[in-house]
Amino acid sequence: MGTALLYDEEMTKYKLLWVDPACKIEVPERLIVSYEALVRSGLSDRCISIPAREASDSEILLVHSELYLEAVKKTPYMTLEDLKEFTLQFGDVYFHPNIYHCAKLASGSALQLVDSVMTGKVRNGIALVRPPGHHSMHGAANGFCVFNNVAIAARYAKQKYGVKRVLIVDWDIHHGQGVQYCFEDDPSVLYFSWHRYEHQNFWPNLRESDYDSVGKESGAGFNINVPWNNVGMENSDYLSVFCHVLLPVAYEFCPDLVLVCAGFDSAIGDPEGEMCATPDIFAHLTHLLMNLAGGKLCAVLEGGYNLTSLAQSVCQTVQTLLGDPLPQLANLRGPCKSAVESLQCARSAHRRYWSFLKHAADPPMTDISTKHIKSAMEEEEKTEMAEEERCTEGKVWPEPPERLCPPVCSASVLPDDVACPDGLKRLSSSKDLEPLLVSKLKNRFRTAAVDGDRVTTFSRLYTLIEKLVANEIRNGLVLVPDVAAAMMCVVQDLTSDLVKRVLVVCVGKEKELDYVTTDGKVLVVQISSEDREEQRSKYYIPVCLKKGCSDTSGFIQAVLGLLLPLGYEYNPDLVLLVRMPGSGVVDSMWQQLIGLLQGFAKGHTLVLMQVNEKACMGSTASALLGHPAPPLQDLQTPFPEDGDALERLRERLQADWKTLQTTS
Ligand SMILES: COCC(O)(O)CCCCCNCCCN
Ligand SMILES: [Zn+2]
Repeated sequence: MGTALLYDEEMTKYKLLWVDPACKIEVPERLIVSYEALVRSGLSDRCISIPAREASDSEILLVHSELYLEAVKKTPYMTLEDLKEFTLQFGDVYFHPNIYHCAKLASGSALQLVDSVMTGKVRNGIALVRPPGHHSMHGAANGFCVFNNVAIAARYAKQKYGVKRVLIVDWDIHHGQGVQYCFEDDPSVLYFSWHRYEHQNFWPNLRESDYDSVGKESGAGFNINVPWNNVGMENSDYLSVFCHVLLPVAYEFCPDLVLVCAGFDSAIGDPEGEMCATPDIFAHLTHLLMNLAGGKLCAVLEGGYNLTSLAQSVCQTVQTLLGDPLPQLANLRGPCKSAVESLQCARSAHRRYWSFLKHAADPPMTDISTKHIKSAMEEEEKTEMAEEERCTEGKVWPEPPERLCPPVCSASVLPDDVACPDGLKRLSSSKDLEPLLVSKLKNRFRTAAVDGDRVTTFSRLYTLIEKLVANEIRNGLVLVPDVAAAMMCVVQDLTSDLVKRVLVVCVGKEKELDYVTTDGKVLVVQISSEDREEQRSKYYIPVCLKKGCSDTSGFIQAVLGLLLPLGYEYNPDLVLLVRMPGSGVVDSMWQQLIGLLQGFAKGHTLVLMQVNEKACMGSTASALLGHPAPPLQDLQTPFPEDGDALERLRERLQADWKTLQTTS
């Protein structure tokens, strides 16, 4: 299924008609440059174009009051003076004779997107709209917003499609207080927002934007705020919050639909955000949400004021929605101190509500929420600082790397008598192995003559790896007689001169896996029921699950809170996913793992399975081909000893691996 794109140039036909420094950044060009970038890059042609429509009164009244709607209805007939007068009652927003029309189109576009996804016409999609929505409230416009597009879409999805649980992820750099107010007592809508806060010194300067606003009454636990108390946050900070706060809760919440308040003022160069995360981060943020809700994801544009980073970020988001390979994120260096404080506070505020956060640490000693009483002097100094010093237009960043789709998505190397799963391209050709390599294999297998078909298998395997590295193939599935031996061979012989860093994810207990590396060329993360305390080193990380890999709750917790951060920091060029026989891993969990691992190494994942497990080939192939993994249904509370062990493991490893840091 495809990706929907909603855009209507009518929504560019309103602008600020008077002088207002607070509003001058919200210009029609924001939408124009975003759409034009999609056209120029050829991405718009690959999307399914869905027409915008006006939201009806009853749809708008899902969130807003009649009084407010009736008032806004009058604005098209107002004189300039009346519009100015009308605007004064709201904050940081402006009206225009055509803005009511555009606001209905913006909300209607979000609803069209929900229809397209919920009816299965498309898998996911994005609506490029203005005016944005997440600040507008029941009876008021605010922060450039007139109707709360995403809040209306959430209520609409529940009413029309009986959606039980909606996850709203707000990566805009401002707090969508309008969304928070709408759903704070509603356990069926989980609202997550990070936002520039600076201890309440940044707009909209609300006490309730802090991490301790967790929701009210039955909605307690379903509102997650992560305040950024410093500017300059980078890719590592964003990924840490996703891995250690949002994703564990999102997987436990198990939404039927994901809505994204896709504001790109959280990107580098934006005058509002003043952050340093690069546009390609949105490729990964989107990817990390795409295996939730069976892939049903609707992104709706919110903010974004640097026309260059906005356009690039929109393209990165759309390219991921289309299923293209992800860019490798360069030099991640772990979250900064302030980010760790914020994520620690958010985790501790929510540990009583989410079993996946149960073992989160106490809040940091310096309770950051009381720091907002900053010395007035300090505040004045900052504002006095010359505008150009603070403004981020001077920022430069590299063009996001090209994300080329290999001609072949998924290849397979199988014994001749095993049928190739649909969609996979069987690799049978292979040039003879270099004599050197054959001799390596011989002494590896310590058999006089490495029997014929083993050499054939390994020569095909070697060819497959060469093609992965050459980006001729994205990923591959290999069935071998002995998966442990094959793993050793791949790691020690077949990749040494082809790949710089191999991430080995070993699922299930191993037989003779006594392979520990120290040079960093290989990072082994092993998830099994075996407790290999003694073996642990920086590059060999055994994760022990008391009940083994069949315990999906423990498994996903280890993947989100340990494997993903490690993988991002290690930044491999190849991922080797080894399924040990008898691992007991549940099929949906196996597919989720394959889906999530595609975020690394441009999607170059090599799956090694034992011939006698060929029954799992179908679901493995489906995941390798990029089909969304099935949701992990009714996750139990992870076993306390596992949750505890994971926290201890993270604490022990965080000296070597910064992205594992969850406490300051
Ligand atoms: C949902 O709208 C997108 C948005 O969150 O970006 C709106 C931000 C309003 C920011 C208003 N303060 C401007 C003060 C001057 N620097
Ligand atoms: Zn914003």
